[in-house]
Amino acid sequence: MSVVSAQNLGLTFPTGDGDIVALSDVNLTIEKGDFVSFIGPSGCGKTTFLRAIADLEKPTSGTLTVNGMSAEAARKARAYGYVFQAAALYPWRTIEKNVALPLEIMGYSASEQAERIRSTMELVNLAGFEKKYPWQLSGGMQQRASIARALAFDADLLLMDEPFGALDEIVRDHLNSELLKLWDRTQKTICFVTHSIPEAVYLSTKIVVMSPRPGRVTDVIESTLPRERPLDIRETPEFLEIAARVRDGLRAGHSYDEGAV
Ligand SMILES: Nc1ncnc2c1ncn2[C@@H]1O[C@H](COP(=O)(O)OP(=O)(O)OP(=O)(O)O)[C@@H](O)[C@H]1O
Repeated sequence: MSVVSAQNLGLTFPTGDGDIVALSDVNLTIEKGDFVSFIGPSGCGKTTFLRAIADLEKPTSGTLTVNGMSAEAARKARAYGYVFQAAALYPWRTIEKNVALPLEIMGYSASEQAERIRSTMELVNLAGFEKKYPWQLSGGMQQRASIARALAFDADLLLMDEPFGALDEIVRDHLNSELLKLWDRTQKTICFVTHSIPEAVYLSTKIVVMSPRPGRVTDVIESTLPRERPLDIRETPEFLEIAARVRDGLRAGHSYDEGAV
């Protein structure tokens, strides 16, 4: 059973200035354990697709299933954890209280909460920072805390919307390799939005290249890189070849706009 299956998926936003077609005829299958990156220029519908999986937006045409059920049923079954662009931690809660929030909402007992906080904080290498407040942590650590919060209730699917976009390159490199290790250890399925070609190629088993107006999938690249990926894999011919194919896909999407004012 696929984790995500989209067939002829379309999503249109009605606005005062007319309809905005955010997604058009999207066909995509995501299997268990895949690490899928979505890459494409601003406005091509990456976030909208993630939000549709999360049942935060309703598709206007086609079909979408998550874990074999409707996105709504999957949301109610707590199928996914969601990591936003900004860490979105509550400043008045300590890190452990932020991580505990979904567990509180779901009614976990105090002892279960404590155990899950301990294991997820360890998973994202934040053990020892439980009692700190978000403002006492660096941007990279805050983003790790928001990943811990998304992992706390152990959903099999992790939706990540450009989680490292605001971080400098060194921190981002570090978090990228940590995320790969976490993915390997937990066997989760990850959907990851990014603007960065190297990030997409480094992380993914599958790269979905999208283009705007309307948001379409222009290429789906199955990575040939091994699961184990040291950072210097980015210098290898195989890596550069995949990156070139992503770039070609992005260029092809852009030429679609040529002539448009
Ligand atoms: N709630 C909304 N109402 C109207 N239009 C919307 C809404 N949400 C998104 N859009 C439009 O839908 C299109 C796709 O937006 P989306 O945020 O999915 O793009 P994106 O690829 O994630 O962009 P970015 O890389 O800038 O985050 C854009 O044209 C956007 O303006």
